[in-house]
Amino acid sequence: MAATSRGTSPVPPDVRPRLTVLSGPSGVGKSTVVAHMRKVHPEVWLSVSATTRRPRPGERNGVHYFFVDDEEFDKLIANGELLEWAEFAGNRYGTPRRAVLDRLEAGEPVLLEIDLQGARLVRQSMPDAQLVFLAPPSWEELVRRLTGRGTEAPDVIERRLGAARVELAAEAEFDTTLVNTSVEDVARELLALMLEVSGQRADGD
Ligand SMILES: Nc1nc2c(ncn2[C@@H]2O[C@H](COP(=O)(O)OP(=O)(O)O)[C@@H](O)[C@H]2O)c(=O)[nH]1
Ligand SMILES: Nc1ncnc2c1ncn2[C@@H]1O[C@H](COP(=O)(O)OP(=O)(O)O)[C@@H](O)[C@H]1O
Repeated sequence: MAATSRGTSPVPPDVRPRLTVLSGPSGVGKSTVVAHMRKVHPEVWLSVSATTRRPRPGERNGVHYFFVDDEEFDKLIANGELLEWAEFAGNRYGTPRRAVLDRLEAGEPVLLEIDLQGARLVRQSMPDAQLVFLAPPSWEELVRRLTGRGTEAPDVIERRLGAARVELAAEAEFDTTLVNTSVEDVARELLALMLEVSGQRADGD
């Protein structure tokens, strides 16, 4: 008998969707790819991290990050509310656990955009997770992007470039590498990877 679907998940019940983690050096274009994904595929659920970093112009609380102070971040850790967290360039960042698990349990693909330390922690706690490394076309282009963004002071850029060198060396730990030459291409490939591990199929853009 043909089944009529009414509010049922598009994922077959025997396929548990896997979490996808996008990581890569600062300035490679992770936020840009995620922003593009948000615009072109608003149906894709993106985890919103908590951070102690100050908002940049245009960043909205609850959309790009949950901006919290040190005390609030301490509480999130103490209450076990973070799936993982890490300190990056002098600020703390963490993934709210409940929202991610709820989405996965509901059968939806989930994307985390987090740093290398966070990606390693997710791999430990959720070995099923798919780790995607976003690589720059070249080191020179990475320096250009990080400097050109104009959101950080020179000493912060130096710190981030130092971290980027270490992060680039970790590419082999990831399941897949996407080279960020074109934001549109990366977003499309990323979505296809996400749907693949969720038992869904990408039907083009
Ligand atoms: N471990 C971890 N890293 C995060 C989280 N949210 C963001 N990050 C990472 O923190 C780093 C700094 O992020 P941000 O200050 O927004 O700068 P940008 O990504 O370089 O523009 C990036 O590598 C992000 O991927 C999180 O919840 N956990
Ligand atoms: N494919 C691309 N080609 C050219 N510039 C890019 C590309 N992707 C991102 N950028 C630029 O590089 C800079 C850093 O990107 P951003 O998304 O902030 O990086 P990240 O989140 O990885 O630190 C931004 O100025 C952004 O506009």
